Amino acid sequence: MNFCCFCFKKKKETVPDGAKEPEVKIQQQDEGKRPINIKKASKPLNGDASSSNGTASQNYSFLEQAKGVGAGAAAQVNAIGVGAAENVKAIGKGAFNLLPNNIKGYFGKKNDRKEPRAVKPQHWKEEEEMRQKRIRQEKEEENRRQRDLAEEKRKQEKIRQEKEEEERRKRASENNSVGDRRNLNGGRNHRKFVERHIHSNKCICASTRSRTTKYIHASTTNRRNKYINAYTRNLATKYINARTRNFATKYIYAKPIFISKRKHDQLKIKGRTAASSFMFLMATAPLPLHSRPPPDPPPCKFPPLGSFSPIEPLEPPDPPDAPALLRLLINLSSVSPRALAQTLDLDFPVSTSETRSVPLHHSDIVTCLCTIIAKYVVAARLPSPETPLLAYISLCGNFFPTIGSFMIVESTLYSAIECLLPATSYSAIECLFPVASFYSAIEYFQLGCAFGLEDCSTDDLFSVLFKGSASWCHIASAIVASITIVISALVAVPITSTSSLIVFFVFYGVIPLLKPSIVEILRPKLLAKRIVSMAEGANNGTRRPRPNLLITGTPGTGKSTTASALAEATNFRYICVGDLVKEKTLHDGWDDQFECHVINEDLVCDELEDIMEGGGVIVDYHGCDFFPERWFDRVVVLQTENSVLYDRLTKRGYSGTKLANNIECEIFQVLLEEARDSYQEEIVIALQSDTIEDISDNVASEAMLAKTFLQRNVLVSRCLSSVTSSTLKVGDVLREARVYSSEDVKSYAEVSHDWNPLHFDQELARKAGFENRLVHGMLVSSMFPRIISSHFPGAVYVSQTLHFRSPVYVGDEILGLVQATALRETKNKYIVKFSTKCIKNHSELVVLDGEATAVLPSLELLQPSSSER
Ligand SMILES: Nc1ncnc2c1ncn2[C@@H]1O[C@H](COP(=O)(O)OP(=O)(O)O)[C@@H](O)[C@H]1O
Repeated sequence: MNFCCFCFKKKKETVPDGAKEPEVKIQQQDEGKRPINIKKASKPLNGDASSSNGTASQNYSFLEQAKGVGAGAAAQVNAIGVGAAENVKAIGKGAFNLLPNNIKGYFGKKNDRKEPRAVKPQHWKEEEEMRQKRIRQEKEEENRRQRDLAEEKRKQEKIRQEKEEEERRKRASENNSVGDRRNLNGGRNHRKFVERHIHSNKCICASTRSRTTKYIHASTTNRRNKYINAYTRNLATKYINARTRNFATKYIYAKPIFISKRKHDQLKIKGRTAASSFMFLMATAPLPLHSRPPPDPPPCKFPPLGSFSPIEPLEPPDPPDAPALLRLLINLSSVSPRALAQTLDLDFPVSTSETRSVPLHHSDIVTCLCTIIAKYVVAARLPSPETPLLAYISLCGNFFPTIGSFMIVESTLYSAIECLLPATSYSAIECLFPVASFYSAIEYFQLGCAFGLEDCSTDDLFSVLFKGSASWCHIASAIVASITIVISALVAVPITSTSSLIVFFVFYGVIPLLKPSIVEILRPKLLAKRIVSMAEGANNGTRRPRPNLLITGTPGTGKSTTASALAEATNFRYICVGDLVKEKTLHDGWDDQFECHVINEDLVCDELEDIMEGGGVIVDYHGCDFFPERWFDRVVVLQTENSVLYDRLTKRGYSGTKLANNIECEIFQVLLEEARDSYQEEIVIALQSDTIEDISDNVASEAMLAKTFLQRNVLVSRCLSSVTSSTLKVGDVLREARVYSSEDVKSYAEVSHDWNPLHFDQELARKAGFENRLVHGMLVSSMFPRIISSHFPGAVYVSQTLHFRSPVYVGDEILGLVQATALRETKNKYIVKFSTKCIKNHSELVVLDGEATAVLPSLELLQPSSSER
């Protein structure tokens, strides 16, 4: 409307005086919408003009005055005489368009096109500009509308897709057959693989709340990424893997958040880096980001006691910020004086709920904590997982504060936790420490059982208490562990025997140091067994008469073929986990996408536990990270050249993603890396399996089995010397080393009359394909009866089988190993079977092996002198 008014104003100024009549008409028309008015007005005028030409002269008299005429004016003119038209000097384009065709023709010829523009009245120009502007605006408006529409469509499409995805996930979890499997083919399972790169933030963040996510994998090679942050609050997550090869990465956080102790132990957390500038690795259980106190926890250079940190401390740890910790504890202790009131029998001033605001005296706590922290610092300097238990205890054990002060400190911590619980409303934590039982002095020791054996770990509690600060959590858990250990050592359990040691370890706080597997937590007897073997100085699994082997590798590398052949050659038991899963239904259904069963790892472990204990088992599976580490003495990773593997898998009917995943898995050596991550590197070996010869080489030489067995034997034999027990048991290893000289060879030849030139003529030996003169094989094998008889004088050698696997040259040092594999008592005598082996020059090369049987008059070991060993 404003626009029309503006036009009207301009017209009034420019139309000549004599044109009063049309001016009025224009005014009337402009009051309405202009185009409609024009049409309405033109109809009757048309009629008038066509009915009478006589009006032309009147129009002429008007027009001859006009030098220029606007469109409005022209619109009124329907007929005009030629004479009249001649007098019109110029006509605007708008007016021209409105003229009848015959008149238009005239103007077209007569008028120079440029001329009318030059004389176009000002308001026409402006009107034209306005019109153009309006058109432009309309166009822009239209474009904007289109854009908005498209944007809206996109948004709706996205929402729809998200909804679909959500529904699909829901369906999947309901089905229970999807989204609940581990990475069967070794490649990445993308549904459970949550990865988000935020390059601009120099950070990788991978997190999930989805119940179907089992793996979080956050890795980088990008130099810009300085932080890796991988966390979960999902009980279904079994694996967090945060790693980098990037030298710029300084922080890795890999953590479960508020996960119960049980789940916590099941969860595999790895944070690895190749960065030399690496400063901070946290793989533990702190709070989510939003609950963290500012500032972030300070970089922590040392792995805490019982931590999940896979790295060894590079340098001795810095002392923790003891004064700050003390301040915090003191503040917290005043929150819940009730707990301290329960310790009234101790010589310690406390406030009650009535005198809550009265400050407490904390000098005892301070003294006590300072000492404990000092002990903790010393203990933390020891390599983390291998911290000798007894050494740790003795470190704390020479600390003699009053028991009362210990209890006060512990009460302080727990009461602080208890007071904070309602605010946190985490049900898993809330149910752990019933307040009533907490205050009872008798229950106090039951509370001790909570260390590691309840469903929620103290780490979780400390996470709440210290708001996710890793450093504080570690310090606090170390303090509580120290307190518990020392209290127990002083008052609770006198350690007089192995069994009381077990009770002590299991129930009083050393659990975090043992890092028990979930199976061990659920079955404390297993843990107890392990503790016994540790206490006796033996290594895990060394009590097994025969080794267990794991054959792993990408599908198609020849695991089944190799493992079954090896089992045949060694008389070991062959277990194909894939078949076992199907046979015993140890799975959670079928995964359509990956066309395989969703393996239930817990069920598989339970099924195998007892079998593995006996030893002599070869397990075949295309994964290795969920088996307990102690099960295996040897882990063989088979590898195959990519093109060969491609052919084998295509023959097997693999295609598309499945094929690509497996090939990729082989290219990136995923299984080898997984094996190295999960087991001691010394027991992991990669073997090529491209050809039939490779298989027979691997099997025939029994390299895998022999090497492992011997390595273990050496270990055990070392342990043996440190054991005070002098009775032979199955699994014990006796050994002897000897260098065979030319004199030895000559002496043997003289006695045996075996003068084969291969033992004396170097040239001939070389021509026959040997490196040097050979030592008689039977001379080497005589080590076995010697070892046995030197430990058991009067032993009767009953049988001996021998396999000469590799030549022994003059000058070689040979280590003979004899391990008891079976033991039977008859008529006050003992029939003992031994596994016998010789290895060469401190390598793992087996030169000779076999089995021996001897009848021993007694099992009492005569310890040979050190020179004999
Ligand atoms: N070293 C090898 N040389 C030639 N063929 C092999 C070799 N290893 C395995 N194969 C063949 O490849 C196929 C897959 O072997 P298999 O033992 O079933 O692998 P996996 O158990 O690792 O899936 C079989 O047909 C087997 O005969």
